[in-house]
Amino acid sequence: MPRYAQLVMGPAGSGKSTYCSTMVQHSQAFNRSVQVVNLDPAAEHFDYPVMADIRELIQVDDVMEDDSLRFGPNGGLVFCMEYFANNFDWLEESLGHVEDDYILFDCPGQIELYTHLPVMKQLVEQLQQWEFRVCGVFLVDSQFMVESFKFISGVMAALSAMVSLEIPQVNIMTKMDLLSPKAKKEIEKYLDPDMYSMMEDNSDTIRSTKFKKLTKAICGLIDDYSMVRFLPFDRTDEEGINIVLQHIDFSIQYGEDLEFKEPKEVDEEAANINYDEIFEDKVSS
Ligand SMILES: Nc1nc2c(ncn2[C@@H]2O[C@H](COP(=O)(O)OP(=O)(O)OP(=O)(O)O)[C@@H](O)[C@H]2O)c(=O)[nH]1
Ligand SMILES: [Mg+2]
Repeated sequence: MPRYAQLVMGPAGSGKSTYCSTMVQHSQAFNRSVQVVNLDPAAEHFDYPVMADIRELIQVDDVMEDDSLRFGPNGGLVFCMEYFANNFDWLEESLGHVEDDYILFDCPGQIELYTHLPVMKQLVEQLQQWEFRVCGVFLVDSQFMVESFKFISGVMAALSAMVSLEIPQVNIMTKMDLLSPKAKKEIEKYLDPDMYSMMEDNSDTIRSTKFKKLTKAICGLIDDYSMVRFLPFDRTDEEGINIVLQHIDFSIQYGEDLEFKEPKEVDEEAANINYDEIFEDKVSS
């Protein structure tokens, strides 16, 4: 039986940890078990229960305080992730082996992890060996995407993760609830990949016509090959969260091999007594 995983990636502050806790709450409401592993060795705040925490293995602060290493925060994080890649047995032990389990991996926000460092690819290969079907979930903050040249940089980041990891990937624009109605309307065109080549940048910030041409050419290329598409994510919109989850589940075929579970047996006698009491109350009042 396969196991299922989402690798939750994206730039710093894009909403990865919030996405994980939103998904846990959403799944609980549907009686579905989703667990989270924190893979950020510098994490300080997250409000979901963790099944495993990389900080038990290694912490950025310890690496930075080490006199022989002398790393800053970014180098320290890369060191921690390489140490993690050399110690996957820690993860194996922490995950155990439960069939059908569904795990979200809350990754760190250093973009170089998804563009050229090998750690995430090694993690994916390891998870696949443990029979996980893995979907990459790449988050980008919608507030940084309202202008076309910023959008292109988000597209490129998502694309490089997609190309380097070679797994199905769902790209998400987070924090949609923070957008003004005008910005929301503006961003709608970025949610439809067929529209990329039609994009015109009206902002005054770009004066260079060459730059505008380049932006348009890249948009056209992405459009022609339908390579990158974004789904909106508003943590307050249950319907929208469900759509995102359906896309991810579909990409890893979650549910296809699930065994039918008998519904919980109802204690009929207890249920009848309750109905009788309610009925009597209604009649006497
Ligand atoms: N309004 C709103 N705020 C959000 C949303 N998602 C995240 N935030 C806020 O954005 C900030 C960063 O969110 P995190 O979930 O910590 O982002 P992250 O990607 O895990 O950050 P790093 O782990 O530091 O890379 C927090 O203050 C969140 O409350 C959202 O959908 N809506
Ligand atoms: Mg985080």
